[in-house]
Amino acid sequence: MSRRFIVAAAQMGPIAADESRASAVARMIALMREAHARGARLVVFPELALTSFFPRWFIEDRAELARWFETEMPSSDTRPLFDEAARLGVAFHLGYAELTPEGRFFNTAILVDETGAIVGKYRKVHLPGHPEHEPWRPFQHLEKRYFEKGDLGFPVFDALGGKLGMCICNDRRWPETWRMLGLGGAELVVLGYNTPLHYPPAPEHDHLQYFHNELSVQAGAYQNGLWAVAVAKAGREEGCDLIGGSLIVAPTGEILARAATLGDEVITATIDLDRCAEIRRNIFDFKQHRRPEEYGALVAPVS
Ligand SMILES: C[C@@H](NC(N)=O)C(=O)O
Repeated sequence: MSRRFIVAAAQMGPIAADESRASAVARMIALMREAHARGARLVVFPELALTSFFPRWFIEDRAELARWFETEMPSSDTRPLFDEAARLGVAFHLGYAELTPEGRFFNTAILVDETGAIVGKYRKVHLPGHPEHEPWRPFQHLEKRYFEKGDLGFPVFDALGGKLGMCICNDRRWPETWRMLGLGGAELVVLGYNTPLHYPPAPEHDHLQYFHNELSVQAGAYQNGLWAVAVAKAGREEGCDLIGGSLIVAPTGEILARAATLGDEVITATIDLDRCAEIRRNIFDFKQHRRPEEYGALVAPVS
């Protein structure tokens, strides 16, 4: 199987609080069809792609909170997306809020292969925001309250003739995420994000949101010699502006495609997994040049 193929980032515009899962899935199917028509073998959707970004609201009632979560995947609402992927023969990545049978809440992403089978799962490790209601903020970011830290590590999966890894939104800002995936052999990392343009604790950095997004993804790709596809849920969602700027990045750190709108938009690029070697056999040849014996502080608990 050729390791050269087209990938698509399927950016999504805002999802209203009262928009149904079925409606979001219908939008995703339209994006998937467009990606397929452009030759894509893999379609990457955003973080929490089925609903509005609910951590912006303080929700006290557990039953009310649970409404935002999926208890099964696929469900009757998401089954049409899996069926369409299998019909078209495209793989996809999807982020959603997961409520397990044991009553645990995670911010989760899955990788679904060309037959519609779930072949990989990741649960977000770096949960941003705050655990308590902070009424001074114009909107909340309560991921630390609503989600448990992911318990699956940073797994890498065999898919599309290569090694695929996943992370979710805030994870992309952490070099440790990319290095763990790189050490696991990932050749392509896919991720979704919901990033508010306004960061209430440091508003002086608001104008840097797009820069920090690109900086993080480009650095992660380059420093580990892998491809990256990063996909936004964008636009003004329930009065909160989310950045767009979905992008596809080469192992050299170069941006090959970038979204131009804040709405539903497909961008594509041809990637070749064999190109990871350009970096991995040279400047970032881990075996030859990495010095883990000097990195003890990286895994020491923060004092
Ligand atoms: C603010 C945070 N959002 C997220 N959904 O993890 C980020 O972009 O890092």
